[in-house]
Amino acid sequence: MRRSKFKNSLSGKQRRLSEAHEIELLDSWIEVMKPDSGTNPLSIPPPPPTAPVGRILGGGFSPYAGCKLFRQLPISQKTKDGLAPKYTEMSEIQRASLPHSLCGRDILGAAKTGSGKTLAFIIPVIETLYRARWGPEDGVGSIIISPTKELAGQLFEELKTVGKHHSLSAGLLIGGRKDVDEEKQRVNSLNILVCTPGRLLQHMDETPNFECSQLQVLVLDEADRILDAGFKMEVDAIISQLPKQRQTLLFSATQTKSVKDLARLSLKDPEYISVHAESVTATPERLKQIAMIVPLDQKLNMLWSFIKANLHSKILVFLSSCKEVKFVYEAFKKLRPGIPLKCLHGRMKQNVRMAIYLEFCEKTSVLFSTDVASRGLDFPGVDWVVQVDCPEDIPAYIHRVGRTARFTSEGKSVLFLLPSEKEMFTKLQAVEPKIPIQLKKPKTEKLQPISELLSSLLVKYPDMQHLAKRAFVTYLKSIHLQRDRDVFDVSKLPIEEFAASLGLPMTPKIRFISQKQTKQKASVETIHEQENGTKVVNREMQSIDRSNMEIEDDVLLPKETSLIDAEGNKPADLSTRVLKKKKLKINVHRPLGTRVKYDEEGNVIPPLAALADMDSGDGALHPDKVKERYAKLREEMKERDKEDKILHRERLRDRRTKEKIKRKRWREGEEEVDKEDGGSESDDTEKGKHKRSKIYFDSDNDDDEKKGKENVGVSADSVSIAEQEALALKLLSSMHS
Ligand SMILES: Nc1ncnc2c1ncn2[C@@H]1O[C@H](COP(=O)(O)OP(=O)(O)OP(=O)(O)O)[C@@H](O)[C@H]1O
Repeated sequence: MRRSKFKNSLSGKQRRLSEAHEIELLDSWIEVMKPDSGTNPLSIPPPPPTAPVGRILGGGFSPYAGCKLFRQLPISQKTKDGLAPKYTEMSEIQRASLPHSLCGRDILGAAKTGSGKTLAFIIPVIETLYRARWGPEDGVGSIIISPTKELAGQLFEELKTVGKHHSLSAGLLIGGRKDVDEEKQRVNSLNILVCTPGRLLQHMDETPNFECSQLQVLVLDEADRILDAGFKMEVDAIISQLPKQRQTLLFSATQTKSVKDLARLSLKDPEYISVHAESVTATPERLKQIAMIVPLDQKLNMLWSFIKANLHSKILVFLSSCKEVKFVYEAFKKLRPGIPLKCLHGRMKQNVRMAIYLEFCEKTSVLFSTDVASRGLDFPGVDWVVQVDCPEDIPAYIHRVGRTARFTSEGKSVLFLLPSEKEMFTKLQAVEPKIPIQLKKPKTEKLQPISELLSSLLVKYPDMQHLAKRAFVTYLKSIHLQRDRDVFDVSKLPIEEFAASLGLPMTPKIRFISQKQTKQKASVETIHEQENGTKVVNREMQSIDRSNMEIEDDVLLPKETSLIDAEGNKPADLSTRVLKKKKLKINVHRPLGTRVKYDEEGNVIPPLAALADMDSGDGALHPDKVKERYAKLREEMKERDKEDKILHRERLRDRRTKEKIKRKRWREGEEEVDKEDGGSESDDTEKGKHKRSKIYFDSDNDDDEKKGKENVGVSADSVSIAEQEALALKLLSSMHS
């Protein structure tokens, strides 16, 4: 079976990309021939006569530093055959890194987007295992980790192409695939794993006998992303299960130089190869980049007009959240711009994601996407990258625009910036090496407004209204959560206009914005109160109420209005009210059994209120009082602990004594039965009855002494039985009567 699948993969050389998304694990076997007879895989050919021997961009020496063509490299004929005819001449990063990586050195490779970093790690992976004569029985020899499933799929395809003449096996392990159990059975015999961190860890945790103790090469593509906080837990867990003796290759267009990151990977004398460090620009040279200031409420109009003006271009549009992607895709699809539309985001099913990725590779269309498509993906022939929402930082910008102008092709990108995000433009211009981006004025006369069309869509399709609301909220939330406060400030956004631009009849409620504004203004108010007096405070308070009422009407603030009387008398201090809300919040989560205390007015007193330093006026906790309180609590706990222990010991002793007596009585009962064994059958039954009753009643006579106990016990039992029988008879007769 494996053979036939393998034959399929051979013919897969001519297979179209669209078929490739049906990557089944069995298809993933790269198994072609045994190594050529007469070829010693361990021998490295001598360097070509033209190649100067010496040092290249990294620190180490390599005799192959001057090679320009793949065929000049000391690699197997099988790999050369896999590379030809598509790849003949090496790119800069390949020329600079391959001589080192083929010598087994650790590499930290940095080169612009689309410059051919994939081959720079795929070739050494294949060659290392080939030279070591790696076979199925040797297990996992190399792991290539990618941050996204699509990128892992793409790397896997490239690996299949270059390694198709080798007898190595490889598997694609990504989340969202249903055949985990099948994977578990096969993963141990795979030589190369291309995977996402989550799925790899899943196998490490769940697959019996899965081990990577023989690992030779570890590759992190988009290394800075994989090493950042988002994957920290998974990556640390993975690394802890890998042998330290291995080659590690890290590649990215925005490489990490963080010592901390590198220490996590235990790199050994890594070669830092940054081929474009001396370059004038940080982005591809054939990429034209512009930025435009577009108000939030005009973004969709601008995007629509842009698409309408570029109906023959392949366009990749970046938005910040899945919900936005969904809404814009659904709305634009209904408005029919005259070009096929697609969408890609992390909430889609894996097979759909892969199909869309492959379709966009093939067809001229518009793809609306989140940052899931921002790194590594090699869509051929993208004409435009449109960043409707501002990227979170400069590396994110570089990777997004890098989806166009790949390798030797050209491309254009446009970035929409809100007036409040202009700082991002300054930052982009300030980086070294430069990002040649120009600020251009949008041609407003060509703008096609679609807000009204969207409004009628929302009326016609009620589901769309929900989508629009979610898009609205998630966009604002994404801005609210951004780390770079110089660029992103949710309070500067024209929220009502934005809601209207999505076609929403009313501005949805946004709790987190209201709370943020309350907090900000509350602090302003306190300052004014101290510096300027009561009247200023009142005016400020009224303005808070109005501004927040405009945003939403159900959160906290309407209550504030009622606190300001008609004459404008000073209301209760806002900070006190905020504190009251906090108090309530604390009590909601209090542990069961905690006593709630109230003050004279019926307000809940927080548990630590008694410890507050009232003299200072700020309600801060008094450290000495807190210490004292905790010391007292500890003492109390110790006391209770002692009492509990004594009680527990007593109970245990009681139970043991009872059990002992029970056992003893049981033994005695048995002995009696043995003695009386010679009697008639009827007697026996009677005695048996007696014995059972005895055991039952005896348990109450715990304090009886040895001999006397026996007699007393028997007589007591006899009386009890007689009494019981009398009682039963009485009961029966009363029932009959
Ligand atoms: N030596 C080469 N000759 C011709 N084409 C090449 C060569 N190396 C790579 N390519 C092509 O260049 C394109 C970009 O390569 P690749 O995806 O490896 O870039 P990258 O540097 O990894 O980009 P990114 O930083 O976006 O991940 C691919 O289509 C690949 O086939």
